[in-house]
Amino acid sequence: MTMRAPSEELPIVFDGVTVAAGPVTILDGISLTLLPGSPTVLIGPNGSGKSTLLRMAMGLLAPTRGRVTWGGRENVPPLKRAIVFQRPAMLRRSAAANIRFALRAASIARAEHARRTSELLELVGLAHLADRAARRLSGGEQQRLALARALARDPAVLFLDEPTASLDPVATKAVEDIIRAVSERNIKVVMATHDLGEARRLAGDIVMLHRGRIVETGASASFFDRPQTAEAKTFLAGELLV
Ligand SMILES: Nc1ncnc2c1ncn2[C@@H]1O[C@H](COP(=O)(O)OP(=O)(O)OP(=O)(O)O)[C@@H](O)[C@H]1O
Repeated sequence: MTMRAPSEELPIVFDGVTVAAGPVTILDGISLTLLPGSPTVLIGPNGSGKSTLLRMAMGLLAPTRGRVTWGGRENVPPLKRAIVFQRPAMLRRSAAANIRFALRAASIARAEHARRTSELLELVGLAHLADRAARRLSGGEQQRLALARALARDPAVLFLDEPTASLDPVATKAVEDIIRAVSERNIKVVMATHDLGEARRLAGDIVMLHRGRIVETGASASFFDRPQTAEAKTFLAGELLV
């Protein structure tokens, strides 16, 4: 994986975006700009709309009202964006073959596959498990393989939905280290978590959601030290935000 030049995918701009499913409003009037730079972390209680926002930013879901643009354009196909879901599905083949599949899907020239596969396995610390059946890997290893697969297309933006939700501290640290390495290579990371410790460790800026609305945004340091809204103060105090 090489250092990326500034991308045409960014900024990603949400302009008055509402998403409704029948009578249920899932996102409500979201205006947000995702800029190049350090990771943007979406936080908020369960059901606040984090996953839905990530899917829209990836381009998997269209707004009911408002619009989303990538580098000033609408309907940009997600060739340079990638997403890792909370419980990624592994193909029934080896770790290396899972990556080769992703390289093929991204139309990477066949001559590149062997080199890219080793590079990606190395990056996520799975080189020694290249031939292991992916479904036999531990939860943490599977999550790292999912990251490698997502990186196969050399994305400019990487969306992560609760990437460490069911992992222990050692596995969590391994995933967080990869996220830092990815971010240092100028890939924009946008991730959802409800782990405040993780948000504090990784975020350059925070977007806090509650009931489908943005309640507060800001640089990570000021958000954690001086939250402005009652909702953010409650959430940071570890009290239940309902
Ligand atoms: N297709 C749908 N139809 C109806 N309701 C939906 C649909 N998709 C999502 N929702 C609801 O929208 C709300 C936001 O969901 P979303 O998954 O985006 O939240 P989240 O913040 O990622 O939550 P979690 O932390 O639990 O993953 C939830 O109440 C969810 O049940």
